Amino acid sequence: MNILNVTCLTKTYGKSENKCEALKEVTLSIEKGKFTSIVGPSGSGKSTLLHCMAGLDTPTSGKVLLDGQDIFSLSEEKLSALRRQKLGFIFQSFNLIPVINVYENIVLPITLDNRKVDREYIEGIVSILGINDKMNKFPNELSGGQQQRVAIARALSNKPEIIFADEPTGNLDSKSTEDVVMLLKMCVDKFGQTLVMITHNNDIAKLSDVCITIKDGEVLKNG
Ligand SMILES: Nc1ncnc2c1ncn2[C@@H]1O[C@H](COP(=O)(O)OP(=O)(O)OP(=O)(O)O)[C@@H](O)[C@H]1O
Repeated sequence: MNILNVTCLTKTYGKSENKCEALKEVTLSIEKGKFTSIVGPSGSGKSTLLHCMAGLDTPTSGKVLLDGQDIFSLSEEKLSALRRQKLGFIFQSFNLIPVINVYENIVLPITLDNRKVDREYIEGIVSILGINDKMNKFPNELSGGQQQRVAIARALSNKPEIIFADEPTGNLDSKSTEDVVMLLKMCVDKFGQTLVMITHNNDIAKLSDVCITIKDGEVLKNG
């Protein structure tokens, strides 16, 4: 079953001689409960695609249907609520908030939405991620690998249907990379979540259920 359907997605940056067609009529689907990797050369449009699929960026034309709902037909307010409630994001730079502690960072997507924190669920995630003793620390007191685990916990805290990850292990050493990828894969297998991850790492791409290759803004291979 598809959770996300992308149709004829085009994204053009700039005008006339500065014009850059980052995405050219991309059509693809993301299967629910699967790990999809997105690979391709630098500048091929991977991040642009991910950002448009996640409603973080608006395409020039085309549609993104999440659970059958056209996300760009929503008001900005409804779209941000949908992002907070249904989607989780993990970036290469961890984007943690430095002035609040680890626990507050993790539950931020929930508290921003004025929802009640499911403490038992959060405790489960942080213990699987091995950061349960770091809850009162501040992000800058942690290593890169630990900060990325916090970012993963934050992405999972609102029980998202889809986790979008843009090169999440780009700043990590090989051991932390392996740990983080195995943890994300486990979320797919154990919690039935859908994971869409951009990676330059072929070993990671091999672990995915579906691998989409992007080149010059077009889908080269989907399978
Ligand atoms: N905000 C922007 N303004 C203008 N051009 C942009 C902008 N963002 C991206 N581009 C261009 O769009 C194209 C696709 O960029 P994108 O970041 O999606 O590629 P990518 O495959 O994710 O690259 P990388 O692997 O290096 O991160 C590139 O040619 C890039 O220069």
